[in-house]
Amino acid sequence: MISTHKLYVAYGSKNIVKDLSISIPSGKITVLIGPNGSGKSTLLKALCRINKAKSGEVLIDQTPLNNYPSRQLAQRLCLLPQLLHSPEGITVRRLVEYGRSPYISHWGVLNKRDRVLVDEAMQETGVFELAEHKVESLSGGQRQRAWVAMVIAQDTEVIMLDEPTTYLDLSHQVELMKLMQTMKEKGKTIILVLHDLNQACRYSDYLVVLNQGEVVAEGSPQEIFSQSLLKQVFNLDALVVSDPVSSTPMCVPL
Ligand SMILES: Nc1ncnc2c1ncn2[C@@H]1O[C@H](COP(=O)(O)OP(=O)(O)OP(=O)(O)O)[C@@H](O)[C@H]1O
Repeated sequence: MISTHKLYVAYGSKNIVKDLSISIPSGKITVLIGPNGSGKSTLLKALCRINKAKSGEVLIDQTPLNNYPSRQLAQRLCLLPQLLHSPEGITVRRLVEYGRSPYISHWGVLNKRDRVLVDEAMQETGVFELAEHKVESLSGGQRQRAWVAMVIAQDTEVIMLDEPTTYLDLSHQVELMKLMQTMKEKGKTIILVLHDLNQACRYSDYLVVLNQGEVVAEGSPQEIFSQSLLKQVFNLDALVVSDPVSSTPMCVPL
């Protein structure tokens, strides 16, 4: 289980994440929501040690993140950040193969299992047909799915994706969220940043609402998602109704 204890993360002298103590439920989908600049990406990066804690700590199974050697950490969790740059000329297959690098001793030497996982990841994300295409030749949505395939191929217990649906059309957004549900059924812990509040409510088991670097609410969408929360956090006047398909809370701006 991944958790934080009185975590502070700062850029320079400015505290971005403040006094944050949360426990992310294992084997579930947790979604971080909050206004622009509320610290969601900063927190995700702290959960995988890209950002260092100023004080407090991040723990995996009660062990401080700092105690894990990098390679071991990369076998347990991975993050797909918002901004992605692939090396020029790289094919989709090669990109997805990078996901296996924490497991192989010499880069480039993949065993049979590595190759199976790479093929499966490309199939699950719908980019198998594009395997030999160059990443830079793909559309934004195809590229995004190729990166997600790399993350799936890494086969970690914890998968973190920062705004993964941004470049995807609605049908591919739904497919990606269903893929996350499949990953959950395989026992993975999923942590996502999403801006679409209705998607967040529909697919999350656990919601964490951030505002100005602090947690203002956490729990299941049914427990915490309300008209007053939307007003308080997003300054949004909206009705909260029941999603006619999933019966989860759904926000309808006024
Ligand atoms: N590398 C950086 N150096 C300095 N300040 C940063 C850096 N990255 C982010 N910030 C600042 O930290 C604050 C939180 O940013 P962060 O990206 O974590 O927010 P967010 O909730 O993910 O926002 P968004 O929804 O817009 O993606 C913002 O004020 C941002 O300007």
